Amino acid sequence: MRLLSFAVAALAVIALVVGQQSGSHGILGLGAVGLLLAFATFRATEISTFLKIFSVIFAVEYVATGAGAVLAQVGFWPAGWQAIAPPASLPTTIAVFGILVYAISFIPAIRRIARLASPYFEAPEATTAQLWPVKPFSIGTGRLGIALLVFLVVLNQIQVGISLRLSFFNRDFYNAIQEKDAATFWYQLIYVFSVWAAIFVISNLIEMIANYTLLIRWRRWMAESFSAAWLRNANHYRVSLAHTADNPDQRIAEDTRAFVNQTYSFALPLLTQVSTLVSFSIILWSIPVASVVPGTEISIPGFIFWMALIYSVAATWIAHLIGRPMIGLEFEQERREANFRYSLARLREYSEQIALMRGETSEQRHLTERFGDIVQNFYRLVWARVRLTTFTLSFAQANVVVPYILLAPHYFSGKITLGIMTQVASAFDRVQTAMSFFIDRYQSIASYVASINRLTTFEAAIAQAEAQGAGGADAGIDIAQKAGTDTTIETLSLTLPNGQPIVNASDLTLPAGHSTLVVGPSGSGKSTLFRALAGIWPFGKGKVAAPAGQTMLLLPQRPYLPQGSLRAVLSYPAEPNAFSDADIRAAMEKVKLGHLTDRLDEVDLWGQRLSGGEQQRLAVARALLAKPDWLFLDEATASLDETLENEIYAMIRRELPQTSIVSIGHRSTLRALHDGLVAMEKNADGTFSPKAKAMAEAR
Ligand SMILES: Nc1ncnc2c1ncn2[C@@H]1O[C@H](COP(=O)(O)OP(=O)(O)OP(=O)(O)O)[C@@H](O)[C@H]1O
Repeated sequence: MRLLSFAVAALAVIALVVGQQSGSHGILGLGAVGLLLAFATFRATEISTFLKIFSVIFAVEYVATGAGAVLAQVGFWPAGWQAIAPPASLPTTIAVFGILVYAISFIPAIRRIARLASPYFEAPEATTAQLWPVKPFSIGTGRLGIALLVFLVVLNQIQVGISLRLSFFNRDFYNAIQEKDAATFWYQLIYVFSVWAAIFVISNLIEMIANYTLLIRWRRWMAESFSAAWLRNANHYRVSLAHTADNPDQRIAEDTRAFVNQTYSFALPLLTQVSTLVSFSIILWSIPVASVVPGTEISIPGFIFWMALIYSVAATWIAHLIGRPMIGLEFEQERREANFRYSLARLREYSEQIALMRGETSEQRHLTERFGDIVQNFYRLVWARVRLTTFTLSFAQANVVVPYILLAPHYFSGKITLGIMTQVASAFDRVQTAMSFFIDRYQSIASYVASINRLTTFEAAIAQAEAQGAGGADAGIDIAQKAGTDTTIETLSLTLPNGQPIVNASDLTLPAGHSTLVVGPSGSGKSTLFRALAGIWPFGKGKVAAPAGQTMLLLPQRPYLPQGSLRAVLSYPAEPNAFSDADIRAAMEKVKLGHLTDRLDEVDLWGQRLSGGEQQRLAVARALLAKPDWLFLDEATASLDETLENEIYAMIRRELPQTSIVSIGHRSTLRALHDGLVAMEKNADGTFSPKAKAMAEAR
């Protein structure tokens, strides 16, 4: 980057010297803007990777086209290539882009976009790329992303060049018609138009493939990195506890897609539009229609250009005023749509409970209300869209005739040809289309802003959850891995998410190799204590000494049964093939699920097929397979009858003799199945404290 900035500076200085000696204002301007670009490129080392890519592209293009322009000026440009000698305006324009990239890197909204976009282009991990006819090869993920982006930016600029070339075809073609010059007419059609049109079509197809490849790769990387961060270290649980980011599913699935697509469809077309604006403005500027200020002799250079500019700026401004309310309305629409989807998803999840309670009428009412919210905002949005469309459509119609109205006097007085008139009309149209880029995009700007907000808040929520997790910077509860085998709570005070204290514990040891039963009133914080020991509860402070290098498994009252085969459900969280068939079948027999051993490879919604008791026994089978050092059972057998519960407990002790067991349970029969007892005792301040009790005392 630094080297590149020196190259830019060197060329700028040469251009200044050449411009000075030859008296060319164009080359002088090229040098002056080049010095600014050299500074921007030098400083661009500090900007985010995403913007840096554009910075480098423009700096390289400036050096290449600028060198060409200087060579052409001093007469070193090959005589045969005069037709394609770059005019000084080209590198000057490119330099302006380069400076603009650096300048916009200070705008907070752009910073947020670039910060979200950059990590993909920095990703070091290897990926396989396929580029026909080359064999698949391995390349860094970020490098491939950069290569695709650079390719697309350059291709887009080439396409602007092609349409510029076609506009000259337009001029010559219509002139040939006007002059009834059949030879030129056919020559233009066959040798100019068809060649360039074919190149245009092919380049668009190549662009399409490269574009889709970049977008899907970028989105996959983003969705994977968001879900990895969300899942890491039980962050997803703390995010949901803290209510800092609603609908994470929408953020990972929808918002990453919207962000990637929109970032691309803003950055590249914006670049194309600006290039179009500049290149076609040059055509407008050079139109030989002198216009004088009425009543004076003063002629206005580039009259048509100024008219197009004033006309477009005014139209953009009016459209902005009319369209502005749409941003807020689009944002609101997205939120209401997400709420409706969420209600439907919950209905599906709790289908059985709702059916049993005959809750359908209430659900229907709720859904109608949610959809009513969507409709209500939708009408507002429709009116806003109608207002904006009234303006944009009328504006588009006016554009067809406005340039002709401006040029008609010059054409009829014979100052310009028909070819020039049509070329100017199309250039005028291009310039105003480029100018109204933002007018046409109000709707997408709104949803883009919404996605950026959702992704940034999601990122912040994950970072907060990560910091609060075990071992994190803001973790109040220190779970230190110590030598020894017992788990000791030195001090521990747990609170609810709103800060209300619920549990205070100190000097409590859960001895290794024993089975301990935790009892206490409903709501006294037993499950919360377990969550804290598992390192997922973030609210509170204290110190726990846990035996180093030991495994732990916690079975909740309602086990989680993932989608998939019964084998996968039993092996969870290990891989489906982690255990042998014999081991799985034996574990199933031990928990009295022998009747299911033939259905191991059957894929079903097991969470809805199996009874509550069967699901709990299945979870116990998982423990038998995983053989953890510590097994926490949070009312994990509460759905079984007492006899079966006794049998299952006896079996766990027999099968996992090395495992230390800590259970929560309400049934008095459980006491006989454990060696130790901890009771939750109520304190004067309303909190509960777990206290070790002698078993005899409790019985
Ligand atoms: N995420 C949460 N947000 C707010 N309050 C919570 C949350 N989780 C638990 N609580 C509250 O904390 C208290 C303790 O809950 P916990 O589930 O730990 O009790 P418990 O002793 O296991 O109860 P039970 O025996 O009924 O299962 C309850 O009053 C509960 O409402």
